[in-house]
Amino acid sequence: MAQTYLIVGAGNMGGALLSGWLKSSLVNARNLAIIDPNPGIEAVYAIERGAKHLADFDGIPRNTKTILLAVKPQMFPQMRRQLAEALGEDVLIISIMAGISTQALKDAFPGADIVRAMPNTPAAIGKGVTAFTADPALKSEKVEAIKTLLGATGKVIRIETDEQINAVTAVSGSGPAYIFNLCEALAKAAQSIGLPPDVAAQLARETIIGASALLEASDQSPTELREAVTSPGGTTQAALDVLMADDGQGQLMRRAVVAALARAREFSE
Ligand SMILES: NC(=O)C1=CN([C@@H]2O[C@H](COP(=O)(O)OP(=O)(O)OC[C@H]3O[C@@H](n4cnc5c(N)ncnc54)[C@H](O)[C@@H]3O)[C@@H](O)[C@H]2O)C=CC1
Ligand SMILES: O=C(O)[C@@H]1CCC=N1
Repeated sequence: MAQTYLIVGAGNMGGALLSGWLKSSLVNARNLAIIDPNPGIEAVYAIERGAKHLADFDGIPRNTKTILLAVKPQMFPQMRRQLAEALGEDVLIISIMAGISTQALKDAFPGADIVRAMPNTPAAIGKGVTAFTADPALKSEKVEAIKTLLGATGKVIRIETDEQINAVTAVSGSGPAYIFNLCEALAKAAQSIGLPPDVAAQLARETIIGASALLEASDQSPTELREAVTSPGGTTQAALDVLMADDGQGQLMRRAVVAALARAREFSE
């Protein structure tokens, strides 16, 4: 009998992962169970196609072997005991909750294989990047199965330490928001120098889309691509003198990721 995959919390990220699993046929909707009082659109789609929508942990099928934890980290303390009691043996827990450490997961689910992973929202269109950490002693077949599951939504990178997952969270987990904010800032700046709001928004958006697509398609590094835009003594150089100054974007980005890292660590406490 095929195993059941359980998703606890099927909102933005849980939904993106479950959608990737279904689209890549790694999981059949009939082998999926979802616990979420207010499931997102992807989960509703899966439920319409046969996934079980469970009201509580008591209904978890006995053959549940893989559990994706995708609720907000603040929810975890109040559900961990009940969930652990409802699970059988030999289960794999994949947690994408920001800041909840591998040790906290091990304490909650003794005996389970624990994977702590950090995806990002481009996962929703198969363009995510997910870093994960797992017990170094985990058998290679299990690691490959985990990579396949996480790889259904984009690229996968295995990293060594639990603490590095907090750093990943600050960089690629939260990172899409930094880029969307850059888009907002560019549009606002465009308006401030006289462009109509709709034109400003369109130019900012298409610039980010175009630059990202070029970065993906090109063999050149971001530095080389930047240099290709920058004529010596030209307009780009004038802007980069501001952005690359000591108190410019580099410094601002460092402060941003340090703040995100600190927040992730607070969740671990
Ligand atoms: N949104 C993002 O960019 C990323 C989020 N994460 C992590 O993913 C997790 C989920 O985040 P999002 O998907 O953004 O949040 P979300 O709010 O979209 O999804 C959370 C889901 O949990 C459900 N939920 C609430 N109480 C529940 C309960 N008692 N039992 C089961 N489900 C319950 C909600 O109805 C909701 O659908 C968080 O731990 C976050 O740290 C990780 C990487 C990126
Ligand atoms: O903002 C958050 O806490 C989550 C983790 C990474 C992206 N969103």
